Amino acid sequence: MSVSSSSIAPEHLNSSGCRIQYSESKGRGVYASREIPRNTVIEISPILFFGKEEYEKYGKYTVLDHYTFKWKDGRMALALGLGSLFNHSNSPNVSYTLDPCTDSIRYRTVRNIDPDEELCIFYGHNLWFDPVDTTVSVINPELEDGWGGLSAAWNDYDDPGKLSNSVDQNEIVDDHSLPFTMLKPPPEEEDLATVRTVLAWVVDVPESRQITTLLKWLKNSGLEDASLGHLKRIRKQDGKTTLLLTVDSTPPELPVELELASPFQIPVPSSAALTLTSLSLKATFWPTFYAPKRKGEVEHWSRGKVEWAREAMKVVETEALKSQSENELPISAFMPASYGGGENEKVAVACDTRNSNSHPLRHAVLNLIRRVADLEADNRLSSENGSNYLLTGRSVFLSHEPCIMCKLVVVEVLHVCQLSRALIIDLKYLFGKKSYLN
Ligand SMILES: C[S@@+](CC[C@H](N)C(=O)[O-])C[C@H]1O[C@@H](n2cnc3c(N)ncnc32)[C@H](O)[C@@H]1O
Repeated sequence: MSVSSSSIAPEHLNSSGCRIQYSESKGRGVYASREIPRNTVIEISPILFFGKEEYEKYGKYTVLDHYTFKWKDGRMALALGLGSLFNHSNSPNVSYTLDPCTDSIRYRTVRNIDPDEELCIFYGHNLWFDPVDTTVSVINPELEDGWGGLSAAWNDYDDPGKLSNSVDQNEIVDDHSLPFTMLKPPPEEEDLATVRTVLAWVVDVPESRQITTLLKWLKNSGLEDASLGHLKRIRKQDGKTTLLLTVDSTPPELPVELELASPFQIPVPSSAALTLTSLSLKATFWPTFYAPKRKGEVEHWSRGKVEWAREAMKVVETEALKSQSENELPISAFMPASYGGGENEKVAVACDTRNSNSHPLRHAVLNLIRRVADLEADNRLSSENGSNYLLTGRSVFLSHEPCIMCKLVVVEVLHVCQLSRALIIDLKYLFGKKSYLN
C-alpha cells in the first residue's frame, strides 16, 4: 500500500481493546486485542477540518486524500486518533456516527468481536483503491446460520443514540448517519475515459440487401439477446454500414452465401446513456439508446422515515427467525403501510415455505405478493380504476437479497437500499404490470 512506508505498527494505548497492526495488503489497521461485546463504543475520534477552498487547492493533491471525507456541512474532515486507521470492509463489524455537536466520530461494534479480529468500517461504494479481504471473517457461531447471519443483522438497530436525539421527524438524515447503505447506481459516464464498454463482434455489410438477410438470420441464430438491448443494431458511419452481432467470446459463423468479410471485435457501451453528454460520448463507440433517469430517483430519508424502515426491518428479522424455528428457511418479506400512508393500506408479511410445502416456488417474496394480491382482491371498495392491483408507492422489506426470479417479480425496481444484510426494495410499479397477475 502506498500511503504508509513503515511496516511496524506503533503501540497504542486504548482502554477499549483496540490495537494497531500492520498487514502487507492494507497497511495499518485496527484490531481487537481482546473480546469486545457488540454495541461497545471503541473509539471517539476528534475531527480536524479543512476549509473547502484549502482542500481543493492543496489537500486533495496530498496523501490526506486517502484519509479525509465529507463532513455534514461540506467541509473535508480528518478523523484523529484511531479513526483514520480503520480499514474498509463490505461487511463491517464497526459502525460510526458523526457527531456535529462535539465535532467527533463515534465508532461502535455492531456485533460481538473475537480477539485478534480486524475492526473495519464501510467506506462506501466508490472506493479509490482495490479492496482486499472485503469480508471481515465471521468467527462468531451465532453468525454461522448459513443464511448470512440473520440472527445478528440488526444489532446496531437498537442503538438509541443514533437517531432518536431529534424530535423533528422531517429532518433529513444525511447519508453517513443512515442505519443502512444506499446502493447507488454507478456514476454516469461523462467523459471518454469512464465509458464502460464490452467487446462485441460486428461485421461490415457493403450492400443493403445483405442487411435484410442478415437481420433475418440473426433472428433465428440465437445470437440476439437482451444484453445488447441498449444498442442500435446498425451503425452507418463514413459511408459504411456495420452490423452488431454478439458479445460472445467466439466469432459467429455468418451465412456463407453472403460472402461477407470476417467479423471483428470492437468495444461498445455496456449500458444505455442516462444523459445527453453521455449519449454523444457513447455514440463514438456505437449508436446507443438514450434512457434518461426517472424523476424522483434521488431519495432523501427523513428521521421519521428511517424509524419507519427500522421498525419494518425488525418485523422482517423477527418473522425470519420465527420461520427458522418452525423448520423453514429463515427468509421473510414484509410490506408495511407506506410511510405517512393511508390507514386503509393493507399490510402483509410472509415467510419462505419451500420446506413445509415441498414446493420450489414458495419463496417469501412470491408468498407475500400472493398474500397482498388476495387482500387487495377482497377489498371490493377499491376495485375501481385498477386500484385493487396497483401498489403504487408501497415498499417491501426482505431479509435476504432476492433470487433472480423474485427480483423479476419485483419488476420495476427503482432502487435497492441495503440495510446491513437485508434490503428494502421499492415496489412502486410492480402491480402496474397487469400481465403478472393475469
Ligand atoms: C483511511 S486509510 C486506513 C488506514 C491505512 N491502512 C493506513 O495504513 O494508514 C485508507 C487506506 O487504507 C487502505 N485500505 C483500507 N481498506 C482497505 C482494504 N479493504 N483493502 C485494501 N486497502 C485498504 C487503502 O490504501 C486506503 O487508501
